Amino acid sequence: MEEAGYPLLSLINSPADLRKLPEEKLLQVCSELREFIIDAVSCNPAHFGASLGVVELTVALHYVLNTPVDKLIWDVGHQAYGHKILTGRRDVFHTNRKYKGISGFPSVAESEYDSFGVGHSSTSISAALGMAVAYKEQGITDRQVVAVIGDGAMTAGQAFEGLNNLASLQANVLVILNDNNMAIDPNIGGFSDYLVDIATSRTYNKVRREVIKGMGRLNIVGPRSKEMIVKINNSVKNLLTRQTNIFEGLNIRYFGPVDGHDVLRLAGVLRDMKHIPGPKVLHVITKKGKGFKYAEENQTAWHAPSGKFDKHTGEIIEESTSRPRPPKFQDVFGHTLVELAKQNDKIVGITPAMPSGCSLNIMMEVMPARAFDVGIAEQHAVTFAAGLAISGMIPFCNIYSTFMQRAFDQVIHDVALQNLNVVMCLDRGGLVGADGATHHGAFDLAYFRPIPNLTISSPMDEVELRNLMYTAQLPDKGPFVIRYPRGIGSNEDWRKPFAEIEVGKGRCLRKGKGVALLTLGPLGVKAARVCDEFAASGTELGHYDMRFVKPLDEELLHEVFSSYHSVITVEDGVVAGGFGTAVLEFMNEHGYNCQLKRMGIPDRFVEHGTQAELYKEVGLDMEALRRNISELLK
Ligand SMILES: Cc1ncc(C[n+]2csc(CCOP(=O)(O)OP(=O)(O)O)c2C)c(N)n1
Ligand SMILES: CC(=O)[C@@H](O)[C@H](O)COP(=O)(O)O
Ligand SMILES: [Mg+2]
Repeated sequence: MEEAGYPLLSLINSPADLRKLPEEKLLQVCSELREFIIDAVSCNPAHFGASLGVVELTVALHYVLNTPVDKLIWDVGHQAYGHKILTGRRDVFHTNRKYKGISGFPSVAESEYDSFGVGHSSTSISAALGMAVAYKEQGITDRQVVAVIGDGAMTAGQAFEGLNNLASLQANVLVILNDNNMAIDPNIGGFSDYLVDIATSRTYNKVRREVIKGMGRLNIVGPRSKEMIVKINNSVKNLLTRQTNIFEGLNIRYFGPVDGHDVLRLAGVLRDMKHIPGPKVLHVITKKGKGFKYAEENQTAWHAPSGKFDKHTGEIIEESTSRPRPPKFQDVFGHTLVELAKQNDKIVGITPAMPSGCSLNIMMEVMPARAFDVGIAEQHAVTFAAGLAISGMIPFCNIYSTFMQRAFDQVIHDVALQNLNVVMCLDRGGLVGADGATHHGAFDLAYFRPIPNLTISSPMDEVELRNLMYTAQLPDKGPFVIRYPRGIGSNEDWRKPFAEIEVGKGRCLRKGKGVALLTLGPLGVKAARVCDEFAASGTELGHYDMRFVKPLDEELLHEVFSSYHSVITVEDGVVAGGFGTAVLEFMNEHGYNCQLKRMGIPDRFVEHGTQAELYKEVGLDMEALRRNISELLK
């Protein structure tokens, strides 16, 4: 990218440089920053619309606050590209989300300006409150703590828990509610409606008009009338906001709504607010995708465009492939759920704010009354599903593996303990790629395995996904986890007739001698290819697609441990406590004396990159399989 295209931005290497500029220059900074983000994301696909929407807010915040002494916490962090670019990372921004490059989210390891690590939503108010209280305890009084939270993130329970505690502690925290009336998909729910309501101030404006009209009729508008109207007006406003504004009702001062694209106004308001102690909310209205026509018009698609794009036409530049590609796992889920729901009217679908991400939008389109987007509310989604199941429905609750971490207790307490037939589809199992450490679905197999009553499965391909979904909705199946990865599978011909899979039964893909591979999930496809290679050079390996972590197919395991001297387990989850560990426990318990090699994600956080780069890094690629097999064959 040409620095020449950003004459002013290229002079800003830290917020201190920004603060030296006269205020009127902020308009140019915003315009160049927006252009820079568009240029960068057009050739390095990433999150997009959210950062464009907060360009002015970002500039105003860094202009007015004394960052990094003052603390700025971006909720989720997918909107923080402008923040990164202004805080010394402009020159490396082309490495955003790339292997060994900078992270797509704020990260304390990356910059002193990133006050708190984020990626999962709705943590900012709690973190800001913790910081403000810590400073107070330590007698530090000269520091502003600011949380920027979106209207979508505001729908989550944790955001309300933070507000509730903020109200009682009356700490010095500014919460900026960045309201663009969108999550990834349209933001829904009572709170979202409420924000629209206070942003347009229907009630307040109506009463205000009535009062002024009434005063005219009573002829009280005389000398000093202007002053009096203002006074009455203010007291009506106070009364109404106190009664109708949720934040004021909590004893948190509410300011706004203000135009989030007026950088000069924002800077002025923020400057004033610095002098107001205690908890306060500034309600800022922005447009997601602001300044890029295509993103403004189709905000969901441009939340994170699916590829590089032409910034003039908005056209996504697709990678050319010579042969048809298999579908994404998420789409197989979406279409299959509709097929099943047509056959079984008890089936409903649930997503916590990821309808297009998990493809529940397919069902929402075809049978809207039976598909629920419940907002960013994973805990609620699971207990809501439990309520549906206990009352006779069969909910398919689809949650990204990483976000399901939030609902661990609900799975135990509300679903498993009551042995309810909730089907929990965990999308994005395994390493997800560019989102990195906050988003990998690495822990699910290990964190679910100790929970009684759960069936835990992972399909090797799309056909198995369909058949597991079919099986899970059959009578008396109890809580059923089906966990699958981000991206495309291996099977173009996936729309096969449904077949029940016996719970806890794996399948033998090939018999061999010496070494057997036990795979769980999609890595089985790579393992099958490696087995073909060995077979081509005369070595027959055993390969078993185990399908279930729980219950384990003990019959098959007895057969394997009595037939091979070495066994390799392969999974795209953490080794500690996962599938391989379950097999190890089985082997020890039954006194088998085989060599066992467990391949999985190691005990450390894995960063970002392409899925291929990351699987190679952690030793879960075909090369690592070949190496381990050869070692054991010696
Ligand atoms: C716990 C959790 N659930 C889901 C997500 C996925 N997610 C990322 S951004 C987003 C929408 C956030 O909406 P909002 O806070 O309004 O930000 P905007 O994109 O509109 O700026 C969602 C659902 C997440 N990051 N964390
Ligand atoms: C910021 C966030 O949490 C989401 O936007 C996430 O990056 C979506 O991931 P997928 O691209 O896998 O749907
Ligand atoms: Mg939003």
